[in-house]
Amino acid sequence: MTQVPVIAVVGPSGVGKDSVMTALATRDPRVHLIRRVITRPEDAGGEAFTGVSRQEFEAMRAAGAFALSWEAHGLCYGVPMPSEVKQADARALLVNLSRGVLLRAQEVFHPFAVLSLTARPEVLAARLAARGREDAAEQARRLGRAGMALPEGVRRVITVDNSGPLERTVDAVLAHLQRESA
Ligand SMILES: Nc1ncnc2c1ncn2[C@@H]1O[C@H](COP(=O)(O)OP(=O)(O)O)[C@@H](O)[C@H]1O
Ligand SMILES: O=P(O)(O)OC[C@H]1O[C@H](OP(=O)(O)OP(=O)(O)O)[C@H](O)[C@@H]1O
Repeated sequence: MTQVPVIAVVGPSGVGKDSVMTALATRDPRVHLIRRVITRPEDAGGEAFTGVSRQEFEAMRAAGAFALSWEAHGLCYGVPMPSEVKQADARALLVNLSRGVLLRAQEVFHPFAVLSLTARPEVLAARLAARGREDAAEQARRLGRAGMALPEGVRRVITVDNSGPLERTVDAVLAHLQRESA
């Protein structure tokens, strides 16, 4: 059970989930990021995450370390239940989730909302190329998932287009958060 709202940030690869989350936490220190456990080398860049081997991941999952876990892009992802410490003085906890686990997430986290980021297809392609974290084949594969819709039944969704400047997106998200908490 969480007391601070958990906001899942979702959207296609390259849409700007990690960038928007980092920018939000920079703009508002009371917006905290939930650190994920991923079977990806920690020097891969991007978000601050805990990199583990598949064996370590399975042991953590079996030991009940994750409030939520899933597989995607050939990787395993785990999200711990935010600690009381993590929630202290926070106004929101952001976590990068797969669109495929949102129905489970809204049963695990309360309160819970979804920030669904969008961007034009050509923008996604350009950003994945510029990021350069995956090779061209993997970028193409990820672009193939871009149109995946959110599952039916997700209750609170805020949709923001991140095709434009990052700071404008951050302004729009914070305006939504203000309205939600008013
Ligand atoms: N609004 C934006 N304007 C310009 N570049 C952006 C914007 N948002 C993200 N980027 C860039 O696009 C790439 C993908 O962003 P990232 O946050 O890694 O996306 P995701 O986590 O959704 O895959 C990164 O190189 C990032 O710097
Ligand atoms: O099922 P989907 O909604 O398509 O999401 C697939 C995966 O992509 C994201 O991870 P990550 O941020 O590691 O990948 P990305 O940077 O390419 O989005 C997200 O957290 C999922 O783990």
